[in-house]
Amino acid sequence: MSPRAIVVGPPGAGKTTVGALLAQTWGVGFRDVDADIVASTGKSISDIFTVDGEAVFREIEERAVAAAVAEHDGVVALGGGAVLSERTRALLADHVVVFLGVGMAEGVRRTGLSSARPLLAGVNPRATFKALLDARLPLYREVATVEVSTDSRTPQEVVEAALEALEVKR
Ligand SMILES: Nc1ncnc2c1ncn2[C@@H]1O[C@H](COP(=O)(O)OP(=O)(O)O)[C@@H](O)[C@H]1O
Ligand SMILES: O=C(O)C1=C[C@@H](OP(=O)(O)O)[C@@H](O)[C@H](O)C1
Ligand SMILES: [Mg+2]
Repeated sequence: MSPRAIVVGPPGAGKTTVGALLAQTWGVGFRDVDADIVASTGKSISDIFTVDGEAVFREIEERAVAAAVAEHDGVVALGGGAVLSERTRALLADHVVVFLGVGMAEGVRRTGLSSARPLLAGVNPRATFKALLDARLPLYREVATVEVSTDSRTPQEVVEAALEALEVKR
């Protein structure tokens, strides 16, 4: 059993939104690793970051990704930083991975209204977002089967573009 697709990309790319819509389109289940972590720890993501620290979150996340990929045959959405783990990247190499891209301006706009993303909650979210993109773009591309830009697309249009890109790859 293997997920039909695993969705990666920076915060605000729409992994949770588009992942759920893609699963619905295919008529399969959807699993979001951040939601799994909240359910299994009984804590919010920002509580884990602020109380336990990012390193502890990344350890929990690595295990949660491995469990979701092993157990779920629908669509799995990862958190934006999951690809920082080399072990996770190695795991993703054997799977269909959809990388949703988003530019800095739109990414900041989409995440700006939420305090739920502790990494972007600092004083300069633009600079933080840019640093995050610079560090992670090569990692997203390393694991991606297909790359889909989301900047000027609705979630539904992103799903259609992803389906088309996956069809071309078949
Ligand atoms: N294609 C899109 N266009 C406009 N807004 C979007 C799009 N995709 C997601 N959003 C919005 O951006 C925010 C972040 O989406 P989310 O799915 O949580 O992203 P991620 O899981 O990648 O961090 C949400 O408010 C969502 O409604
Ligand atoms: O980019 C990151 O490091 C993170 C992204 C978040 O998920 P989304 O990408 O779904 O917002 C969440 O896992 C956590 O706040 C850390
Ligand atoms: Mg998400």
